[in-house]
Amino acid sequence: MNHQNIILIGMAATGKSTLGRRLARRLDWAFVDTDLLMEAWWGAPLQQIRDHLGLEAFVQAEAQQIQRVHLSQCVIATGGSVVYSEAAMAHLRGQGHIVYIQSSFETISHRLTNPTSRGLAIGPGQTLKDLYDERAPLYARYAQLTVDTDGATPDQSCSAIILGLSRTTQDEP
Ligand SMILES: Nc1ncnc2c1ncn2[C@@H]1O[C@H](COP(=O)(O)OP(=O)(O)O)[C@@H](O)[C@H]1O
Ligand SMILES: O=C(O)C1=C[C@@H](OP(=O)(O)O)[C@@H](O)[C@H](O)C1
Ligand SMILES: [Mg+2]
Repeated sequence: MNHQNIILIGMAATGKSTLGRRLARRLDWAFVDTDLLMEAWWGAPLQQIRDHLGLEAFVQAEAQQIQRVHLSQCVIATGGSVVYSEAAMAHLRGQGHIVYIQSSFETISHRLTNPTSRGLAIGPGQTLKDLYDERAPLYARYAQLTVDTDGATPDQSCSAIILGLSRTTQDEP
């Protein structure tokens, strides 16, 4: 593979952090989770940052955090709300290959056991399904590769990312 970084995007609980860590181990690359960078920058858990800033400023702060990232040979797991910022996504595109970690709404709602404490960038009155429907086209727009994790183990999903990327990079001019 001849790319600088592998960048995972997708809804909360699709498995970006879980897969990112495993994939990095398999490739012997470093792993960076931009949610942890946010927590380190602000010195607080994500939910506290989200509550303190409010929705709009939280999304802006996340976009700024992303644009501070200049890395090589890393697997980068992003937060689910990064796709709201075109500037952040353009920056990430310049940093490597963007992989959309996709799951059905049913899988996500089953996995998301703590929706009120993980700092979700969800607006007042919005449901998880609203968020899913609003974001699905955004993730698809920025994805260079999409990997569906429904019915797969994390190891199978990692293999699908590696195989998919090797095909994608072969097709590049
Ligand atoms: N194929 C799979 N890929 C990734 N995660 C999976 C898979 N199957 C089950 N999971 C579980 O789903 C959860 C995903 O959480 P997490 O990695 O924090 O997601 P995200 O970073 O996208 O919010 C974990 O508990 C993980 O064990
Ligand atoms: O989807 C979201 O609105 C968010 C998901 C979180 O990350 P995960 O996608 O890793 O859960 C985190 O970035 C943030 O608090 C907002
Ligand atoms: Mg995560």
